Amino acid sequence: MASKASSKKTPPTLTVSSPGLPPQPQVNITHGNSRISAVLPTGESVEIMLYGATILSWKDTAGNEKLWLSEGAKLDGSKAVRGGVPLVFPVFGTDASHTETSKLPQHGFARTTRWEFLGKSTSESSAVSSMDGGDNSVKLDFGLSHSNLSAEARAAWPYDFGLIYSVTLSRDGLATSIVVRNESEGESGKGFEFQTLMHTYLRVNDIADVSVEGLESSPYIDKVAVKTTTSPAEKLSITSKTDRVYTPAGGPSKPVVVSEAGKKKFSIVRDNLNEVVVWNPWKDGAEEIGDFTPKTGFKNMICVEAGAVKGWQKLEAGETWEGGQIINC
Ligand SMILES: O=P(O)(O)OC[C@H]1O[C@H](O)[C@H](O)[C@@H](O)[C@@H]1O
Repeated sequence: MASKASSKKTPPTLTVSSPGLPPQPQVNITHGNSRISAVLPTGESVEIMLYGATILSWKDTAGNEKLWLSEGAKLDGSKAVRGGVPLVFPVFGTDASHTETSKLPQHGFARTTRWEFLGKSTSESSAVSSMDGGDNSVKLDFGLSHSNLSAEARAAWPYDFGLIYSVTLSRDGLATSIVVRNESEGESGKGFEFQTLMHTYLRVNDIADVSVEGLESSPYIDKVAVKTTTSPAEKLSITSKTDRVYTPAGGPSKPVVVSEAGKKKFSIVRDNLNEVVVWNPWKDGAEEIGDFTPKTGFKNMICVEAGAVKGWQKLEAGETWEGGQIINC
């Protein structure tokens, strides 16, 4: 607002130096066009590698890292990234009995293919957001289609598909969503089946102090004990190698909350992703994974992975499916 002109001898006071624009999120393309980073005016940041559209880092306003990334993770596009948020598509694990995906590597090709950066969009700047630091969210879109795949992956999964993966950084959280489209058309169009999952490695200080709420009294597949069972009514603590596929009884909109020493650290709400995989390789598992370093790193991570991985999502020619998660701190 402009200051009212003063009369007589009172010296003028400058109340507005320049109208200016409210601060905007900064988006940069770095590492020889292979990574995208975004920083909000308030300091929160995210970094994504085009290889796999893998989120490598997510930091809060104070610069605290929220994701666990192995020190031994390969970041040169030679291997799926060990840590951050790799994206699983079109198969979770491997499934020899599912003919369509049986030739694909573990967790499919999305995490090992270079995606295209489609661009950014920022939230509308309101009077309130400009007062407290400008636009308060930025959305980064990434695309992958049949034509981006290696000849090998194309041969192993010969379907005409399009994926749009969106990563939205806001002041209080990180949202990821995926749109899957069957791009084939008409009578010659082929339907396909897929699974997908956001393989989120959350960073914790000490797994011994971690509890997970929201998975109580829910059916799950225990991949360690190799059995299907139902969880107890209590919160989950991790005390040994854990690899479970839960279908939370409360449904996707009931938050899965990761707490440390009794304090809420992450809250995950899902949309159209009915399963939650909880994974920690523990000491022996970490020893067996070459790019998992330091080997004591299992104490500092827990994977809580939102996905659609039980059964298959089927898309006929021209059809679209969408799912996503929002992680709040
Ligand atoms: O080693 P990766 O292929 O990245 O898989 C890492 C882990 O992913 C998921 O959490 C699966 O449930 C685990 O069985 C698997 O070990």
